[in-house]
Amino acid sequence: MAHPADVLAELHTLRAENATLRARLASSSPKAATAPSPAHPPPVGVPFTQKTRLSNEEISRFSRQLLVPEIGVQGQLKLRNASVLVVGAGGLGAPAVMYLAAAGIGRIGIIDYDVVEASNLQRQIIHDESRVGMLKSESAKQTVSKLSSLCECTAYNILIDSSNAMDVIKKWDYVVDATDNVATRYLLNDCCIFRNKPLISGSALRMDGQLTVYNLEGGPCYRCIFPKPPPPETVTNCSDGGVLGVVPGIIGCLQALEVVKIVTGIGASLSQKLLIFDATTMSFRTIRLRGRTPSCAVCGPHPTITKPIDYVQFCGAGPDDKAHNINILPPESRISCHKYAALRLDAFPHVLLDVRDKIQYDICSLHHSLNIPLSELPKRIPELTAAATFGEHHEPNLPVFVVCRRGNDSQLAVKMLEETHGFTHVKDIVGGLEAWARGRDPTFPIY
Ligand SMILES: Nc1ncnc2c1ncn2[C@@H]1O[C@H](COP(=O)(O)OP(=O)(O)OP(=O)(O)O)[C@@H](O)[C@H]1O
Ligand SMILES: [Zn+2]
Repeated sequence: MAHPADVLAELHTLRAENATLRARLASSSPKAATAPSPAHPPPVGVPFTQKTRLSNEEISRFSRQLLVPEIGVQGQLKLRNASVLVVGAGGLGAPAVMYLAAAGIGRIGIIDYDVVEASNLQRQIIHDESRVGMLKSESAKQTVSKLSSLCECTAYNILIDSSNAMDVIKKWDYVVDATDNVATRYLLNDCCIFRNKPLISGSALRMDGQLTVYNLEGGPCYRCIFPKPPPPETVTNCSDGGVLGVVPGIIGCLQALEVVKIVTGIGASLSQKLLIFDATTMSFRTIRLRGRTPSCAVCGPHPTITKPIDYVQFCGAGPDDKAHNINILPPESRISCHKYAALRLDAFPHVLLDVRDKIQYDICSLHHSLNIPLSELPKRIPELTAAATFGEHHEPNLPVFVVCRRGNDSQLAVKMLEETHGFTHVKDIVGGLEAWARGRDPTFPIY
């Protein structure tokens, strides 16, 4: 560890260097912060708006960054002339967009099809309470406009898919994947290969985050690493698994940092490397990924996929599946929340089985319910049998009503109880506790 006096001395030296740099900046002619004149005229197709000098406003605004030796005037001009498309204005996209705009990226595109919800605000800090209900793309654009009038921001209120991705992506230099679903990850990957754009890809769940860069410096693409999508039922999203807000905040910031580094050519990128962040131990690890796979269907020498495909079919799930409801039971095995509420009012004898995980059950539950999570149900059947057996009977004789958060797991539970465990009087409550909160009891919380 350095002695405090050494640290102080070093601090003085750094301050002196800093002052010299500032003096140099201030004494240079106001328009002196220019790039050397290019040896050749700009190639055809480079937008006329490409800047070769910084304005006084830009010099003042980005002074702390201009003083960083790795950035300097040249780096700042590169940022100014770069365009970045951020897909998703959620947990990752929110900080990524804000830091990119703050850093001086000249043009930013923001894509999101969703609206701001109260449950987003714990991490999606580009939005605020006054924006609940507003389009996320529009809300994000408004925040960028307030943050920096120097940034030209385009909001796309679209669900990016095979029909529009190629057109949108071609207008941007870099693409940031800040989405939360596998179908969009494959879509962005493939289109970034077809359009030859680097893809800065992040993800976060619970206390963990990951970051990598695809299609850069000869590194692999997402399909090289994951040629096949995972089974949809093994994919957990934030609305089911939860996420600690700061975690996507950190990964989104790192995505912005990675863009800044790539644009300005600083250091080594995360191409062919995966950064893994574990907030519980506060550890960052970087592992090496395999290189380009020669047999890769999109980036290999003999691609079998040369244009966007049907990613929902390929992945078995789409980008907007959070509201997706299954319907696997006949009507007689289901009951509406209104009919069930009437039975409760009549004190009808029954068992209410809540099959959510304990962590969700602890948030809120209906009175007199029995909590057995769906995953534990097969081994905890005796508990349910005991609860449903009333009086002299030796077999369950009380009807069982099954509830969960949205009415999907409850259907699976009813099917399992009927088909595998011989229950005959069992029904699922349609739409689960969300339907209960919306239709029966507005005081019941929705999470
Ligand atoms: N194909 C797509 N097109 C446009 N926006 C997308 C697409 N796929 C995902 N998104 C957006 O990416 C964002 C991802 O954000 P995040 O992971 O924080 O999840 P969320 O959907 O906002 O939150 P929650 O899962 O808690 O409801 C969302 O705003 C979502 O609308
Ligand atoms: Zn590949």
